[in-house]
Order: sequence, then C-alpha cells, then structure tokens
Amino acid sequence: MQAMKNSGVRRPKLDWRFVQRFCRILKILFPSWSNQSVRMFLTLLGVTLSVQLVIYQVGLIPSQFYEVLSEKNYGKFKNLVLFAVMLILINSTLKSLDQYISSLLYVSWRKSLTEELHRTYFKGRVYYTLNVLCKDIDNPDQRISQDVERLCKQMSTMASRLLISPFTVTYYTYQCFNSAGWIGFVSIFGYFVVGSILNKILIGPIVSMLVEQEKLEGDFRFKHMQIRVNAEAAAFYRAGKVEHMRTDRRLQMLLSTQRSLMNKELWLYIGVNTFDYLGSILSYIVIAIPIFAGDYDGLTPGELSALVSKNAFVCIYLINCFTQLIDLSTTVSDVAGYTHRIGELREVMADIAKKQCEQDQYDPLSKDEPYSVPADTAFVLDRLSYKSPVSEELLVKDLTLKISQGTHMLVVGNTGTGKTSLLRVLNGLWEACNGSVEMTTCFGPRGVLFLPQKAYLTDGTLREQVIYPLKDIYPSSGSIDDERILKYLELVGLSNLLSRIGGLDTKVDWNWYDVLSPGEMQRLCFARLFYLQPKYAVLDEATSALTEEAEGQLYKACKQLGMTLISLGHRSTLKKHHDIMLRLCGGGQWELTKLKEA
Ligand SMILES: Nc1ncnc2c1ncn2[C@@H]1O[C@H](COP(=O)(O)OP(=O)(O)OP(=O)(O)O)[C@@H](O)[C@H]1O
Repeated sequence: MQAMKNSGVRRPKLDWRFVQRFCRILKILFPSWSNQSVRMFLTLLGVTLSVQLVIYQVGLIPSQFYEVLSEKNYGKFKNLVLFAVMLILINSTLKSLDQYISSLLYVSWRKSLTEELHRTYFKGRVYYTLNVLCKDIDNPDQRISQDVERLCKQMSTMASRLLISPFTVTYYTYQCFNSAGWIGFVSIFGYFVVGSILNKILIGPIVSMLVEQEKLEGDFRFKHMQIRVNAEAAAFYRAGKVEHMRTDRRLQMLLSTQRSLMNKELWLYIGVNTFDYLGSILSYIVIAIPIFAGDYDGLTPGELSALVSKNAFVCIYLINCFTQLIDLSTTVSDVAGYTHRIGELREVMADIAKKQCEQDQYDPLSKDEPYSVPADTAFVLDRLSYKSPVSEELLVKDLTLKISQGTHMLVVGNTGTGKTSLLRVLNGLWEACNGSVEMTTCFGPRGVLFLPQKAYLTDGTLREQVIYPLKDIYPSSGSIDDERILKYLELVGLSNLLSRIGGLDTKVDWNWYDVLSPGEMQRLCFARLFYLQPKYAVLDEATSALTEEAEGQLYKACKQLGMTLISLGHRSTLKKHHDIMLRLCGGGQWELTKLKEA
C-alpha cells in the first residue's frame, strides 16, 4: 500500500514495462524450440486451426439447407444432415482436445515459472533478505504460489483464442472483402480499432487495482496463517475477539478494494458487451450495402437468401474474431496485473541475488591465493561495526577478535544490544557497516553450524529433523547412521519421542511445532548438532527452555564431541562452560574478558 502511494513508485499499467516483463516470462515458459511447452503449443495451434476449418464448414451449412429446402431435394437433404452431424462430432472432439491441451499447457507453464522463481528464491540467502529485510515487495509467498497459478490459468484460457486469431482474421478479412467489398472490410476494421482504443483506456486503472487487490489478498491470508501458527499462544491470551476484529479488518480492506475493482470493471464490461452487440448489427449493415447498391438485383429470392446467409456468416465471423479479442480485455487486465507482480518479484530477487553474489566474491574462502589465517580459526573480526537495518545507531563499534578452535566464547548483554545481530553478521545475513568479518572455515558439518534462537523444524520424518539441513543421510553409513541417530536422541533425552512417533521414518502429517514442547524442540536441535558434529557450534540461547542440569549435560556432550562453542545467553550458569566472555554494553560499546586461565 505504502509503496503504491509513494509518488516515486510507478503504478503498474498496460505499458511498455508490462510488455518487457511479459516477454521475459514468455522466455521462461518457452525456453527452447524443443521444449515440451512449445510442442504442446504447436499441437494446440494445429487443433485450433482444424476447429476453424470445421467451423467454417458448419457455418456454410445453413445456406446449403436454404438451397436444398427451396429445391425440395430429399436425397441432397439426407446427405447434408449426415454431413452436418459428422462435422458436429468432429468439432466437439477437437474442441475438447483444445481444452485438454490448454489445461496441460497450464500445468507445464506453472511448473516452469514456479521452478524458475524457486531457483532464485532459494539461492544463497535471497529468501531471508526478501522476507525479513526487503520492504519493497509484499507477500512473496503469495506471488509464487497464487499469482503464478492465476497467470498460467488465464494465459492458457487465452492461448487458443490468441493463437488462432491471426489466421482467422486474415482468412475472414479476405472472404469479407470478396463478399462485401472494401467498404465492409474497412468499416469492420475501423470498428475494431475504435473498440481497442476504448478498451485500452478502460483497462488502465484496472491493472493497478488488481495488483493492489492481490496484495491485500496476501495480507489477509497471512493473517490467517499467523493465527494458525500461533493458535496456542493466542488462545492463552483469549485473543479470539481481538484477532477476530483484526482479521475482519483485513477482510474489509480486501473487499472494499475488490468492490472498487468491480466498479472499474463494470465500465469495461459495458464497453465489451456494447461492442459485442453493436458488432452483430454492423454485420447486417455491411451486408446491406451491396444489396441496396443493387449488386444482387438479378438473383431469385432463394439465391439471395442463400447468399445473404453465406455473406452474413463471413462478416459475422470476422466481427466475432474481433469481439473475441476485445472480450479478452478482462483476461488481459488480469494477465497484466499478475505479470507485474511476478515481474516485480523476479527483478527484486535478481537484484538481491546479484548483490549477494558480489558480496560473496569478497569472501576470502573463495579467493585463489592461500589465506594467511591459521587453520584452527573460524572467524576473524577486524574493527567490525554493525547496526540494525532500520536504525542509524551502531549496535557494536570496532570489534576486533578471533574465534579459534578450543576457545569457547560466551556472548552476553542486555536485550537488544545486538547479540543475535552479531551472529547475523557472522553468518553474512546482515552487512557490516565498517571493518571486516571473515569466516575462515566452511559452513556445515565439518565447519560451523548455527542453532538459531527459534528452533527450526522442517516438515518430514523424525530422521529428516535430525539430519537437517542435509538432504539425505550419508549414503554409505546405512544402519550405522540409524544407530548414531538413536544414540543422540537418547543422549538429548528424546528416546520417548521415537516410540511416540513410531520410528525414524514414520511419515507424519502434523506440524512439529504443535506436537513438541519448546524444551523438546531445543533437545531435538541438539540431537541434530551431535549428528552433524561441526567443529564450531554457534548456540543462540539454545538451552533457554531447559533446566540448568540438562544444559550442563548437553554442553558437556558438545565438548566431548570436539566442538568449540560460541554461545549467546543470559544465564549466569553458562559462564562455567566457556573460556572467554564478550559483553555487549549497548551504544557500540563492548568488552572482552577471560573466564578461565589458559
Ligand atoms: N529484521 C530486523 N529488522 C530491523 N531491526 C531488527 C531486525 N532484527 C533485529 N532488529 C533490531 O536490532 C536490535 C538488536 O537485535 P538482536 O536480535 O541482536 O538483539 P539481542 O541482543 O540478541 O536481544 P535478545 O537478548 O532479546 O535476544 C534490536 O533493537 C532489534 O529490534
């Protein structure tokens, strides 16, 4: 909403930018000539052309009936009926095939476009920056799931009509020119041009309103998702009333925008329908011109009515081709709206990905020359200063320190002093304002692993929770891997979970956040840590929901497994597990103290 109100932000319209964005999307939908979508598209073209040939034959049938009936020729009449039935059967089969291929195209397009968006979305840290730090774009999830779906649906419904129109327009223009002369042909074309200009004017405001409506649709859905995810917390507050009010408020905003959109669409509908019905009268005016000019004076009434019927079909069909194009206006306005939303998302994601790629090039690990930092060091911070993205005040100023193997470090400080932000900077999620931070070891099982403050559980089986973020177990380990997982589940005190769930690989359809207590979630995250056994474990209040005794056991186990710990926390009992302590004092100040003598 805010973005739309900014005077600097261009409103989405049916303009050149739309054409560019649309062409870029087309490139994704049709990546190469040998692509499946291209083959389907060509088949669709073949089928629609065949439909047109059959329709042309069907259209000529009434005039043949006039002729046969006025001659009272029973034999010809019988053959004509059989011919007509056959044509209708072919026609209905081809039309069904047309619908079927359009649906297949929709699925294929949706796959290509969504997968392309996913590729950039999940590249590096793009999804984080987009969802947490980037304020330029609303509801990326909705754009990827719903907007792509609707765009592909609308395009697939348009496809066959758009595909065929150049052929039908050319053919029926030629026929119309033959039967009604240049006056008929020019008047029909003029009529179409006027209709198109009017429609372009009427579509203009609809596109930007549709974009706004989709944003509000996303906000409304997000509100429901928020309640779904936090149902228990809301229920403890007995927050039904307030959430009801807030959710209704979002619904009202959405519905009022939908109403305004419909008001604008009303004018477009009036335009489209008037164009349709005026078109049918225009066809008779076009036919009337040669009749009143006396061109057909020599014909008998039977011949004249057959000719009028044939000419009427040709002219009506040409007008119909144009009205079908004009009827697409509402679909075009939808396509334009979704194209802008998806195009905008692609552009922002590409920008973020490019920027992150440039940043990563400065990563010393990716440089060719040997790095001078000792191998037993994980992070080197040199006069590092950072701040939160929305504030100008430094959280930490000129922090210089090395995090080395075997030296366990505790980071403490008041709320909001920037402890978790330090980890964000170490992980490359946030940029430093000044100075440098270098991660001199890799990320993952053999290097550094972060346990964030909010335990993250993915969807899937218990095994998938434990081995996360690995995709599969180590292929060679087989049953040894099972034993390791079971051992670590026991070590963290979660063996009961295994019997509760029914096995490591039992498929679960619940949300892990709903069935585990915060303590159990933290224990599960430790099982993950033990399984992955990194050299360095960065723990952000990872034991806050556990007893001090459990905390002690888990820290001991980490050390026995050879991990160097970097912990954040408020508890004084944490001190005894660490060698040095970094205190963040706020306002950029910090102090480093030794907890144990070496
Ligand atoms: N995504 C964000 N966008 C803008 N500001 C943020 C964001 N995340 C955190 N901040 C702000 O940055 C400051 C430091 O936050 P941080 O999470 O590092 O605090 P912390 O010291 O870890 O606090 P706590 O002890 O409560 O975990 C806070 O003022 C916070 O509001």
